[in-house]
Amino acid sequence: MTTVTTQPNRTSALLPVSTHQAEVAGLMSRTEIRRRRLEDCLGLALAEDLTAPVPLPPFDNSAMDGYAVHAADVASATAESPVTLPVAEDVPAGRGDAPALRRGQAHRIMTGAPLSPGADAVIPVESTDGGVAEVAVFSTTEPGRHLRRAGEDVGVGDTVARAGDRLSPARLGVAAALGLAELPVHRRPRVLVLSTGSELTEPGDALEPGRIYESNGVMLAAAVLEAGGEPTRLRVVPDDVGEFRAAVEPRLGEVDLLLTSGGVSAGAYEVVKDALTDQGVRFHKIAMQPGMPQGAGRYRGVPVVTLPGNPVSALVSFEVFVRPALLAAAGFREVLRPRTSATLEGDALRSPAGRRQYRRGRYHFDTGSVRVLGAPGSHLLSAMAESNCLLEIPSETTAVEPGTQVTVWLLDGPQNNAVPSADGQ
Ligand SMILES: Nc1nc2c(c(=O)[nH]1)N[C@H]1C(S)=C(S)[C@@H](COP(=O)(O)OP(=O)(O)OC[C@H]3O[C@@H](n4cnc5c(N)ncnc54)[C@H](O)[C@@H]3O)O[C@H]1N2
Ligand code: MOO
Repeated sequence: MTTVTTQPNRTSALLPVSTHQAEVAGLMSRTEIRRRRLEDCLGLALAEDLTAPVPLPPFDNSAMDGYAVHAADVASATAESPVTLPVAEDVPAGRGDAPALRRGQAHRIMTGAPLSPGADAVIPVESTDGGVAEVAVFSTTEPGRHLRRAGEDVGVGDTVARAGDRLSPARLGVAAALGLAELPVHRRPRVLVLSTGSELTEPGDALEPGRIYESNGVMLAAAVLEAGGEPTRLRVVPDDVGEFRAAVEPRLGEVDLLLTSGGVSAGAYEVVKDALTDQGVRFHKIAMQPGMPQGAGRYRGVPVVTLPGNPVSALVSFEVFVRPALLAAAGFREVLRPRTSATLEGDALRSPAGRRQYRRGRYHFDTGSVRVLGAPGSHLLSAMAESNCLLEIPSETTAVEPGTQVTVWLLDGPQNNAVPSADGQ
């Protein structure tokens, strides 16, 4: 086993969170732009502003199944004394050659069909006898009623989406409605996700004494995917520098980022630190809890971020350092989680002096309050799994009392608010 042990540096000061954030943010550059078919664009960042080549709707059309009329021709219509008009044309959706509507006539028209020239209103079929040769109209109307005007949704040249917007189902729908088959998007940054630790066993395999199941790999790969990246998970690497290098080096040419977890603190078998120190990666202690030991840099020219192994530390560090950098590299304009101020419920919080603390919690969208879930320990992953937010406690704050305001990062929307709070509400 080739393990080099880095001596702990007892005197090093803790670096501010913002310093490491800037270091990680500066590692990756924006991926290149490609044109991709709409069906392959969901969740990607649009690379250029999208302006409309045509109006939407493209032409005046009917909003209802019924009859196109001149409103003035049915001005006296009532249920008791209907106005009867000859039906001169049938205009289903898709018919583009309907002649002009003459005064005193009606055209039977369907929803979405082009409005016959001259018509100024549509009477819904429910306000008529539904006649085919002639139609009895039971109610009056006014010009413009039940019509959809060309361009009232989008005008030619309007900007319908901006560079850096996430392509949602609705944005893809707009692009398709404008007749676009492809969009310019940024490629997902490719991220190699590697967990280290001789104690780790792949889920599904039998667990031997002293060993635990590997959870960071699948968790971080999922987080990468959610942050616009394309993850590839390597099998766990034991605490052996030779094995680490052998696993990583053949893959470096394929990726935009190497993301490791574990092996970066102060012990005797810190494989990531041992393999990458003096190889372009710098290791620091950050003024943060959890997530104190961190590393970042370039190995053989490839950006590397090394997260601590404790699962909560790994995921919180991902949120604080990696997610914004990855979203920026993937081309997104918005890279930060939504933040808000919430009223702390439950017990007072204690936070270490000189370290920014991130606690896990549940934000209640209806009341604007937040309750902490779980203790600070960075092995307490199930509380994080129940959480929908992080509470950010500034480094100079050592206590937060219930009823006072605290900053929260929203990790999830109210639609996933189904987990009950501690008091059963
Ligand atoms: N003497 C010191 N000890 C520790 C320090 C320190 O400053 N001085 N820092 C502590 C802090 S804070 C953290 S966080 C951890 C980080 O340690 P490493 O990044 O070196 O991670 P490991 O030692 O490899 O693992 C820590 C912990 O997490 C478990 N782990 C690791 N990888 C996974 C995985 N993929 N799936 C599930 N669990 C994993 C591992 O078994 C350990 O229990 O160091 C403290 N120690
Ligand atoms: O910083 Mo460690 O991440 O507290 O557990």
